[in-house]
Amino acid sequence: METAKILDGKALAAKIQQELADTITASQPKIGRPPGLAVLMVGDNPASAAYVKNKEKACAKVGIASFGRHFPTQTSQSELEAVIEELNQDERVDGILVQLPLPKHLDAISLLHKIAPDKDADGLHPVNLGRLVRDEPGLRSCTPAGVMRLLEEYKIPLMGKQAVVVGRSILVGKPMALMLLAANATVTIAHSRTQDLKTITQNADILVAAAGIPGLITAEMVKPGAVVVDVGINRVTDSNGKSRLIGDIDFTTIADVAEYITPVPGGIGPMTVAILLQNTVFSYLQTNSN
Ligand SMILES: Nc1nc2c(c(=O)[nH]1)N[C@@H](CN(C=O)c1ccc(C(=O)N[C@@H](CCC(=O)O)C(=O)O)cc1)CN2
Repeated sequence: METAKILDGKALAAKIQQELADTITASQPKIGRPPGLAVLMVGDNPASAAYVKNKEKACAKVGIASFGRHFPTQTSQSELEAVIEELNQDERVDGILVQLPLPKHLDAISLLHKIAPDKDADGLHPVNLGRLVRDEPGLRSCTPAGVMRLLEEYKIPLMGKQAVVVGRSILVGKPMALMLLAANATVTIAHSRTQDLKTITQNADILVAAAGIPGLITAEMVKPGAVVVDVGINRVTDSNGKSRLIGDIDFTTIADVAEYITPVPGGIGPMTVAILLQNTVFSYLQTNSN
C-alpha cells in the first residue's frame, strides 16, 4: 500500500472561511449589523486560552463580531447563568459558547442548557442534540460536523460502510456516531471499557479516533485501505523538553496502511473552528430571514 492521502482540514477550513466572509459581506448591508459570537471562558487553562484566542482571530478574519468574556476561576454557576441569560437577550449576539473544560466546581451540562437553542454555536444544547437524533435540521456539534464536511469534500463514501468511533464524549463521540449513522454508515462506538478494541477497529472502513489518548491507535489496529480520522489533540513534551501536539493515532505507521488520514495539526482542529463560524452565520441568517 502506498502512503495514505492527507485529508487537509487546514485548506478546507480556509476555503469555508472565505465563503463565510463573502456571505457576510453580501448580507450585512441588508441586515444592518455583522454576525456576533460570544465565547465564555472561565479560568486560566493555557490550552483553552489559546483556542479562544484562535476562535476570536478567525471571527475577525471573516467579519464576525466577538463578544467574548473571560471570568476568574472562582466564578459561580449563578454568575455565569446570568451572563448567558443576558447574551440570550442581546440582539447583536447570534452564537454563544462555553469553552470546555470548565473548572471542577461548575456544572457544564446545566450551563449548556441555559443557552438559547438557536444561539447554541457549539450544537451541544439538548434541543440541538435531539434534532440530530431525529435527523432534523439544527445547529450541529462543531468537531463531528467538521469531520463530516471533510469526508464529504474528499467524496469518501459512507453508505453501508463500517464506521468505528473510539470515544463517547458528548462533544465528539456521541454526535459523531449519530452523524455517521445519518449518512447510512453502520456504526460501532468503542470506549475506555471496550474489550479487545483491536478486533473492532480492524473492521472499520472509517475509523474516528476521539479518545483523548495519545497514540492509542496503532497500525496493526487499522484495516488496510481504511479512512482514519484523528480527532485527538494532545500536547506532549519530548525528551528534549520540547512541547508538540499529537493526536490519538500513530500517524507515521498508519499512513502506510490507510488510504486516507488526517494530520494533527492541520486536520480536524481547523475544521472545528470553521464549523463554529458557519454555525454562527447560520443563526445570523436564520434570525434575520424575514
Ligand atoms: N466549547 C468547546 N470546547 C472545546 C471544544 C469545542 O469544540 N467546543 N473543542 C476542543 C478545543 N477546541 C475548540 O474549542 C479546538 C482545539 C484545537 C483546534 C485547532 O485548530 N488545533 C490546531 C492546532 C493548534 C495548536 O497548535 O495548538 C490543529 O489541530 O491544527 C481548534 C479548536 C476542546 N474544548
